[in-house]
Amino acid sequence: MLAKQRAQIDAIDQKLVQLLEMRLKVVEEVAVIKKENQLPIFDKAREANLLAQVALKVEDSTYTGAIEEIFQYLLKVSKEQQKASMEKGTGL
Ligand SMILES: O=C(O)C(=O)C[C@]1(C(=O)O)C=C[C@@H](O)C=C1
Repeated sequence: MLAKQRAQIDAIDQKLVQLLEMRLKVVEEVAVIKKENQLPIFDKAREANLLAQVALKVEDSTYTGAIEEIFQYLLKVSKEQQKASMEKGTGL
């Protein structure tokens, strides 16, 4: 009954995982640069701009709120990841 849709979800999730891994790797590069230059992890202006750009990219406005929420959570996790990677201090 749900097999087709679940197969679609699994295929999408696989792509999402790849993209999230790619994003987290870049975010860790940012953490290294921020640490070297003693910059704060949180950049309020960048986040506001990123969220505004994301909202503009959503094609079906039904999903704008949900996608914004996901990106807000992504930014939260991103900052936690940067903090953890800075504390570990392994660099790249
Ligand atoms: O662009 C930055 O300065 C980042 O640190 C990356 C990132 C993000 O995940 O997109 C994370 C934290 C900042 O508050 C803003 C953006």
